[in-house]
Amino acid sequence: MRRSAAPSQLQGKPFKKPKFIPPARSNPSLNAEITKLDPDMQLSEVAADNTLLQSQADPTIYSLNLLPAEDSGREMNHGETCAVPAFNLHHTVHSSPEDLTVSKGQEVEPGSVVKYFTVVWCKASKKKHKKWEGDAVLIVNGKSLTLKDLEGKDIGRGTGYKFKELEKIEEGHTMMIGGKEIEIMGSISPDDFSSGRCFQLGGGGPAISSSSQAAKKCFSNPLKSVYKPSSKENRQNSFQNCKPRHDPCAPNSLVMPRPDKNHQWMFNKNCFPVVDVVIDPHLAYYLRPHQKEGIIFLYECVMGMRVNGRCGAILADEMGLGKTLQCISLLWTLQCQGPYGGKPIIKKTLIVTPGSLVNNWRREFQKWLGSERIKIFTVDQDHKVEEFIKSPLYSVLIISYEMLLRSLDQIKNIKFDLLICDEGHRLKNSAIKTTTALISLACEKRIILTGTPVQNDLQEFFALIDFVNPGILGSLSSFRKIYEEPIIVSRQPSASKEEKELGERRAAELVCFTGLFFLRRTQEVINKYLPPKIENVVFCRPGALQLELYQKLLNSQAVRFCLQGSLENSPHLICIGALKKLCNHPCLLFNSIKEKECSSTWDENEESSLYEGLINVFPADYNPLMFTEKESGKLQVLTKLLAVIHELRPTERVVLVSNYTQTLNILQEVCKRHGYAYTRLDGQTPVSQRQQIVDGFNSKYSSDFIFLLSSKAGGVGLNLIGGSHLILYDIDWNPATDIQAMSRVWRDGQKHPVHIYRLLTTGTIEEKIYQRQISKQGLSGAVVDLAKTSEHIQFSVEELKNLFTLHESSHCVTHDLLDCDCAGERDHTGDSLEKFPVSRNCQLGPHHKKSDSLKPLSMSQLKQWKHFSGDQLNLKDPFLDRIRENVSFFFQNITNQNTAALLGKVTS
Ligand SMILES: Nc1ncnc2c1ncn2[C@@H]1O[C@H](COP(=O)(O)OP(=O)(O)OP(=O)(O)O)[C@@H](O)[C@H]1O
Ligand SMILES: [Mg+2]
Repeated sequence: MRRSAAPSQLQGKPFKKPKFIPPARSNPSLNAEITKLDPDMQLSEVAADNTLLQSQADPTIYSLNLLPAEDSGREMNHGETCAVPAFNLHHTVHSSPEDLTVSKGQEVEPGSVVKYFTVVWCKASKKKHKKWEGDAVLIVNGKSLTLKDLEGKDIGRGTGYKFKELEKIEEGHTMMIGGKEIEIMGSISPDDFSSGRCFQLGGGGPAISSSSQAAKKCFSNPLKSVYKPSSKENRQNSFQNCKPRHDPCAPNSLVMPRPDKNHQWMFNKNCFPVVDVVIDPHLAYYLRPHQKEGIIFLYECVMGMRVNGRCGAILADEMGLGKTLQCISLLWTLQCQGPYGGKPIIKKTLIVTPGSLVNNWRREFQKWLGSERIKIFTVDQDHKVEEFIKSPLYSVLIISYEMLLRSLDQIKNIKFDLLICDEGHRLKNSAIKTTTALISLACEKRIILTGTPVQNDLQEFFALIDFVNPGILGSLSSFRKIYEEPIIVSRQPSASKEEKELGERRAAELVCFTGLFFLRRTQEVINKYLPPKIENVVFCRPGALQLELYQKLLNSQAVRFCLQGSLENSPHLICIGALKKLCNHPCLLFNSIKEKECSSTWDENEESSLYEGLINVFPADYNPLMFTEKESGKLQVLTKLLAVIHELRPTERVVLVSNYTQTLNILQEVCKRHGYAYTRLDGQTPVSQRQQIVDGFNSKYSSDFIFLLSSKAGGVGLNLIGGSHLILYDIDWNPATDIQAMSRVWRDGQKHPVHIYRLLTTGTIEEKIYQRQISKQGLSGAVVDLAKTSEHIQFSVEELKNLFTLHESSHCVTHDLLDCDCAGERDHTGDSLEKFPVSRNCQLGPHHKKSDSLKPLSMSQLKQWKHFSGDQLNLKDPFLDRIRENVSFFFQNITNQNTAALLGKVTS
């Protein structure tokens, strides 16, 4: 029987032995292109070249920060480099506990032989000349056969075969399985099966199945915008000017890697001399080492030097590492230089960013390049895209995601050579308009910048990868079967050893491959440039009115209804909202009750059963506008804290964060009452004014003492280094929101030691939310994501019972849960935090060692923080000492060991 037309084998030679072809290179169009360029050059050689490329470069550049789950006993020794595992030709193994063999439901027969084969299949028929319908993978396990298509789906099963028959299986052998006829094409190593590589052998695979335009045309020339065929004369002229723009031999010069022979052969068709691309020394002078590495990484990615013909990258450095400067350096370099004849690589760049950061980008351009070198255009109400189109002056267009949607038609008509999507984790949802709009742009050099972990959800991770390098991971359905499902199954407590190993291998493969164009570094790389950070969790005693109202709320009909068990139509979110308001200040609850009383739906409203009788707890003449600080434990602590900062550090400033506008109103009123100059940024602040407000606060001439910030409205990406004290007045379910806010002040450029205060009301729901943030339960959900709110959280009745319990007698419920031997009675100082592993919820599993400081810390880490009760006398920290009267418990941690010497200054 002859093989006629299995889809994945229509182009290129049919293979006998499977070869490792990473997803990007297994693409028929790539294969065709290479064949066209050099008939003698085989795809496998190109793949080998790419592997080489990978190992040549600086290993640290490949580090992906995909960290182990806390409970994982195993650590794969990935180290810094992540070389693609060598192809293993051993294809027959005896099953043993180590074998990575079967899918769920298949029993491994002791001592039996497990083999894997590539096959072609068609429906069983008596026709002499078969028309093969597709490629598949055959698993022979004992007497059982399983057939999987290249998307990983089971398409046939059979049992009861004779051992003798199965032993004879070899290339060319045909057999029947589950109503399908198959022909064996070759064998596969267990290694190739367990890593998932065998599924990438061409069919149904990358690029072909992706819907995007760019995916269909995946083998692109990263230099094509530059290489217009020139006349001989022009070329000769160019040859004469072929000098590096900056001296590559000057001390501290940063020179980009030269393209290798393969790259030159493919992209330097005009045979221009290869010229060093050198980062402008003006910029190189300021660059931190990790930024230099980052620029080289980005350069290699967009030049197609890492994965042939792919020009996308994701720079996922933690917040504050200077992703903006790295991009500006890249853009400025590519706009002026190139490796072939020195010709520039790009002409126009599009930067898409959240509205509040449009002007931040402008400022950063100005800060690093001044106003003369490069002309940038920012789109706002008064400056439309038309202006950019008409003027030849501008090479960079900066626009918000919202404006992009409105001006999409015009933007599509502009030829951009580089696209940068800042805070690009929003593109993780490929169905939203913003993503489809950006996908529709023809630009192939795409960079996503994000400081938020994106590996926690593999489908979202897939969407981001697919955006920058369309089709590189195949179709979503095959990705799910081959990577996501085994990886998730392997993380379940019930997973078998085989499932665990299979999941780990697939994750390793994915990390390894995506590491070619995904880079994440952690805060630690800039710690040494930053002052110390003193983080405090402050447990504030609730006021008497708060306690009475809290008890009453917990005894309400609405709360009791929530605890009855039926969570459908349960008003638990309303109950949680009311308790959170009460923790911030009773007057907020008072306002809600009054508002509801006035509404026409008061009687039928669930809130009426929650608020019943509450108003009587307030004094008869209660006026929310005349609220007092004493009524709220946290507000009392806050006012004392502001006073002590003002007194002891008169030149320093405070960023005061809440997620609620109404709470910010109260805090603003406190500022007024105490005569503190303040400025405010929340959801209502017009985008055009935001940068001005930020700049004003950061300026050394600013008279503002306090920056009132709604973190949800505009915290992402902001630099608020004018402030060195940050107070989180309320807690969010989502740790990412709080971490984003905290990262605003402890960043490059900060001159003072940074003090962070997280205020929590002792024994209340705020403590529970905090525990949820730091406990495993909090980590296992998809909460580490800015888009997730409490509406996305599923609660069990047990959890609700816990949430709706007040612990009046405890100094700190969180400490009670830590199982700590100090019993909260003494100044307990644990070992250095850095010694303890950080818990992770990355779906990719235990493959990387570096910690990720953006993740909320775990309970066990918290235990290592210094902690003490508020009753303790003589606190060394003068700020804490002043507030301790209203505080039942403190946790404190000081980060940045290398600058801890300054601590004397901090606490003296
Ligand atoms: N090499 C450097 N030297 C001095 N300051 C720097 C350097 N690199 C960056 N900065 C400054 O550090 C601050 C943070 O940089 P940037 O806003 O680019 O961070 P980011 O990585 O984008 O963080 P986020 O994820 O929060 O947006 C900026 O004020 C920037 O100008
Ligand atoms: Mg940024």
